[in-house]
Amino acid sequence: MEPDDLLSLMGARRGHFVFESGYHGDLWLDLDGMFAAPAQLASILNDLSRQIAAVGPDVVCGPMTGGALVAFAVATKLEVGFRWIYREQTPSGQGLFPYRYYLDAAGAELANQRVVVVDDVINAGSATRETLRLLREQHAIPVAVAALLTLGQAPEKLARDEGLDLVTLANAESPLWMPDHCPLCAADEPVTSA
Ligand SMILES: O=P(O)(O)OC[C@H]1O[C@H](OP(=O)(O)OP(=O)(O)O)[C@H](O)[C@@H]1O
Repeated sequence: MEPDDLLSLMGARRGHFVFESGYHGDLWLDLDGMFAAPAQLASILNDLSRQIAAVGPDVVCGPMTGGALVAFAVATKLEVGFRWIYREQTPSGQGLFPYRYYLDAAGAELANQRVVVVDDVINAGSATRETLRLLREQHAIPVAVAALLTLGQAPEKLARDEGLDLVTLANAESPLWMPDHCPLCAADEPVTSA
């Protein structure tokens, strides 16, 4: 699939954005809008499921919200187990990575199970990295990370560093800047409302 087709499905907009992670960037995706019209996702969910099937997972696990929705669809298609993770804001609620992640209380067995981490989009990789950490705590065997779309080079690096396969339908450029190094701030570009 062409990245532009996927970006269009995801309601992509360019501007000057401040993400919840604290990073700045120039690409905004309306992922909630994408999930509002599930029928248009059938074909890409089938494509992703087919590629994930090749890795042979026992369980797929995704971070709430969007990642878990895609993971659930894939698990349904492949008839494998499903887990999800959720996050809570840490007390400061500011700066980079102000979230703590938790595994759901119940679900498919994880110990010694081959698990694919599934997300809708992987950007900086924070949600994926934390999902992998929680899975390993439960003695799961992560075998791949997967997403409908990956942004920039960070997802590939994360998969390589973790020794995992990366399964994705498309990759698009989306720079992430620390606030102090944001060229759009330097150019006095006002922040675009999300
Ligand atoms: O690779 P990362 O930098 O972690 O970014 C990717 C994550 O961001 C999005 O979730 P979001 O934080 O928007 O939460 P939501 O799905 O609840 O909207 C997306 O669904 C991924 O889970």
